[in-house]
Amino acid sequence: MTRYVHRTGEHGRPVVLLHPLALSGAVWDPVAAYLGTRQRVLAPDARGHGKSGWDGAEFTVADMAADAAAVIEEAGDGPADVIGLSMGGSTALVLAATRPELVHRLVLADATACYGPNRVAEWAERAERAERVPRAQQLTFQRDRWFAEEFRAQHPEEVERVCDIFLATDSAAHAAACRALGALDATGLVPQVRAETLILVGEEDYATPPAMAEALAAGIPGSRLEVLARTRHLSLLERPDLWPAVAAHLAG
Ligand SMILES: O=C(O)CC1=CCC(=O)O1
Repeated sequence: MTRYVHRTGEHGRPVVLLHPLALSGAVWDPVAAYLGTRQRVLAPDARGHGKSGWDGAEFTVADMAADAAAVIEEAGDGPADVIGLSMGGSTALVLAATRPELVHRLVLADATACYGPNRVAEWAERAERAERVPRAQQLTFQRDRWFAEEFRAQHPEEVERVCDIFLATDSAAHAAACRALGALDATGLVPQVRAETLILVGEEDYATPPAMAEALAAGIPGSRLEVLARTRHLSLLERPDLWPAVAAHLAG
């Protein structure tokens, strides 16, 4: 299977950026442009997403974590910093817990170890809709989950950029990723994370609400949690003012 990695920057410790459901590594472009002045940024497309290949077989979050581990190993520079947003955050969590030697500093944004007791049925329904409903008709649902109302009004060009990535995503891969999230229960892995971890969550995030971030913070030794006012689900895109603090966490 081919793996596509968006690359920015040439110097410094690698930082791997793991993207949310039904998007691609391209969603990180503004963040990569910022971090790329300091570090070598690697933003892989998950299986079947963006320009990465996929054999059509079911996959798990652990498989995506193994793919991210391969990106770090191929970079050949020792442990990398890892930033995961939403699905990418769940993937980063599993990676950090199971391959601690590969992860230097960790940022988990709008992420969870487990989507709760009804997760299998809920995500099976999301998977079914991902494949059945034309992508353009899924946009309002996704856009409102991703971005706070104020951000949507003030930054329509950024909202459109992310929506375009969603529209281009393969529906079968989107559905398979939904089932992977439904199957995820990494609760038992949380205390195994050893990397210094910054946890971010939007106060208005109803896809992975603050209680999920609080559970991560309670379980990851020494982690730091920030709950972000007037922010919804794609916090690291909604809040460029956070990027210096993220860079400082990675540099610390
Ligand atoms: O529910 C959504 O669409 C938001 C989301 C959940 C996992 C992810 O990556 O995005």
